[in-house]
Amino acid sequence: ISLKANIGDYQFDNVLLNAAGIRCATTDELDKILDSQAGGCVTKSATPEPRKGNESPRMKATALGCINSMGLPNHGFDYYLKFAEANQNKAGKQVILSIAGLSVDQNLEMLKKIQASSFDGLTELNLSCPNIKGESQIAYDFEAVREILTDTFKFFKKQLGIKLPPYFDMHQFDRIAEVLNGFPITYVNAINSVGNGLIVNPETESAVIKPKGGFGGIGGQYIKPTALANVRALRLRLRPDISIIGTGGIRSGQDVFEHILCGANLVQIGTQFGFEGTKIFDRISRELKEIMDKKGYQSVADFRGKLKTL
Ligand SMILES: C=Cc1c(C(=O)O)[nH]c(=O)[nH]c1=O
Repeated sequence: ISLKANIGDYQFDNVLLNAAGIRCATTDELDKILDSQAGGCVTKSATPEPRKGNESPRMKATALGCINSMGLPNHGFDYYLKFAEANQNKAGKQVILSIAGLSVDQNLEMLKKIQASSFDGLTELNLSCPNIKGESQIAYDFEAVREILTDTFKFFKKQLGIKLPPYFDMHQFDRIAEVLNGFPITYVNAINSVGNGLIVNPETESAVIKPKGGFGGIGGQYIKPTALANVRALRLRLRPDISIIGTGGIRSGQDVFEHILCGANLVQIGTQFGFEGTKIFDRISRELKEIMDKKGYQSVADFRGKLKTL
């Protein structure tokens, strides 16, 4: 039974990856992921300069997942580009370089540096960070997405993925797919955390994180139905050559199976990876293989996108 998959010309020995932002901000953390059963690693989304991020407490775990308003703490773009250049072309293990500029110019500046660099792997353009004070998630402004991709593909010739926020309306699925189908993107990653949720502690009668009055991105079990719907809706609308990474609510082999059934080529694990560390990749690989064995599937291609309807 094989858990191998590919995105464009990039081979992954395993469909499982970490999600950007979780235990992936330092080279030590990234090396640990590459040394695990994961099919590769994604770097913490980078800004041009290092950032401290929002004030703590800025992340809180709950029984069903987590809330975060990290505020893009990271070591700066050059740190992650250096790591990506040094760790690319490991057979079957891909480094995905994630960027999240605070403005169009910052994104274009980083993409220009990637284009000029020796990094020839996948870049993930994060248009969905919900936690920058005063900023909204770019990908909720469809014309802004069209503009940034028009500017990008005037010079960017390498392979680009787009990290999307969750959408909640059929016309939004239609609109974002119509925009993305106009560009030579390699994949979309659906979804980022569900933005601006609020977790309350009834004992202390207080929010549980400090930034933005307690509003933050929600991850974990709370968001799997929304993640699956976004993977499915985009699969049904995007050009067949655009791959999909499914992210959101993955805790088990069954959750991975569901994401792939909805159309995911690869999956990323955030919240639960944060709780369990890299041993999660062994556990979930085992669970997924058990499910595939029981159902008589040899490879993930046997059931990818084959969700039935009633
Ligand atoms: C890139 C910033 C993000 C952050 C963050 O650094 O606050 N949290 C998320 O849940 N998603 C993001 O995309």
